[in-house]
Amino acid sequence: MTTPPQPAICLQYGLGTRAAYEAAQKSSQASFYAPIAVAITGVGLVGGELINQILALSAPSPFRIVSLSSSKHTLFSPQGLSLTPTSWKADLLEAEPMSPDVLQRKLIDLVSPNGKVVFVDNTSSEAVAARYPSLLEAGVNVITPNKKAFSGDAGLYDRIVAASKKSGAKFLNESTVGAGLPIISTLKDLVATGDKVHKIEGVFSGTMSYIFNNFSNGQEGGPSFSSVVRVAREKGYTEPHPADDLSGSDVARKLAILTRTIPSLQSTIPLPQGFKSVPTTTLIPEALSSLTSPESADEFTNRLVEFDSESDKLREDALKDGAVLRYVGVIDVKEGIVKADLQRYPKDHAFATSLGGSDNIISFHTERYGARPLIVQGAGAGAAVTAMGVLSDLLKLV
Ligand SMILES: NC(=O)C1=CN([C@@H]2O[C@H](COP(=O)(O)OP(=O)(O)OC[C@H]3O[C@@H](n4cnc5c(N)ncnc54)[C@H](OP(=O)(O)O)[C@@H]3O)[C@@H](O)[C@H]2O)C=CC1
Ligand SMILES: N[C@@H](CC=O)C(=O)O
Ligand code: NA
Repeated sequence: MTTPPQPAICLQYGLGTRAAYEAAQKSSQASFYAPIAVAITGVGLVGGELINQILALSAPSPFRIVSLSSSKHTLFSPQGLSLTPTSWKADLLEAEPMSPDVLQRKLIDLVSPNGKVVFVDNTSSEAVAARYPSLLEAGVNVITPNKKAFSGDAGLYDRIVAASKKSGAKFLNESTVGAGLPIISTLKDLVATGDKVHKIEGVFSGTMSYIFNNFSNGQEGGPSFSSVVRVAREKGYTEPHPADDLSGSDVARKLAILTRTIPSLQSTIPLPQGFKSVPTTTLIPEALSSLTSPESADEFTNRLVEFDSESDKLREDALKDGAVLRYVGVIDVKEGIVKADLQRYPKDHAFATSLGGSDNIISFHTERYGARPLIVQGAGAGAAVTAMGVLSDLLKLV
């Protein structure tokens, strides 16, 4: 019996993981490398873009897409679906429903010593997130931009970590913070190499960044708050319900995720209830605070116009002090503080001058990056960059 190639055999090519995979595919041992089975749940903005990015990878693809699921339909084929960028939507619409339990069992059946399986969750659903521990425990890797599982109660998060440790299946969530920007991987690398994090701070929301870069740009007047929220939503920056952005919850979730990514940070700043433990400033007018159901997203967005005069006053007051408004997040490890807040910055501050579009900017102040922080900046929302972060996580499994 021939022994399947071990990772060291790939390394001897002196190539990156994808190149090593391709080399092994071409070698006589290719049969041991079944393309990774990818199950995609959630085919909205990010999910749809991810499918197209996977289909655009050059051959031989390290992946075969075995399932596509919306909330109503599922396509499944253990050998890999035959998909094209122009036809998959119609194919999915014609597919029969499949219960998530049945899909989960089918995916678990595909796990084998030479066959990796990965569940990609592109929804913002808590119910889908609640499946991660059982998937991981059965050896199915989980990759997701969905923040729910990592930023809620400690219980689910602890079960995810325990299940992953037990089976060795990985969970990767780069796109949950800063979309495709290397934020989680940077933090992990800093800590894994022995650096000590003192403070992480910055603009963590693409939506809030877009809103305030345009609404509060240091000039007199400007567009109304409600109009810039509407455009942010049209551009695909907001959560499915924009209230999740304007409440500050999305930023609080990202702060919880970063804090939990590093066990030593968790011990300094415990967040037992996840993002709900993070002191957070909401921008939602009291009168709209009940419009939180998925069906009320349009009404919520439409009614923001009723409160534009209050936002105008905030902008004017800041401008009188020579300042702009920016929504920021801070994890101050030394002080034991974590918070999400709307703050004023002088018009010549980097947050006022260097941000555009949906840019995130995140500074890591560490022992090694002491005098000058390590800064990551770039688009922090939008389908293309978010799907890219998910795909880069997928490539880490190859
Ligand atoms: N957009 C962005 O810039 C970023 C998004 N993210 C995260 O990515 C995720 C997706 O965001 P986005 O694509 O913008 O949102 P969308 O609303 O466009 O897509 C979400 C999709 O999930 C589907 N869905 C919901 N529940 C289920 C379910 N139980 N099973 C299968 N499908 C389901 C919905 O479709 P239907 O109900 O019709 O089936 C919908 O199409 C979210 O978690 C978001 O926080 C992260 C970083 C950036
Ligand atoms: N709504 C979020 C999307 C990415 O996480 C944001 O605006 O940052
Ligand atoms: Na990221």
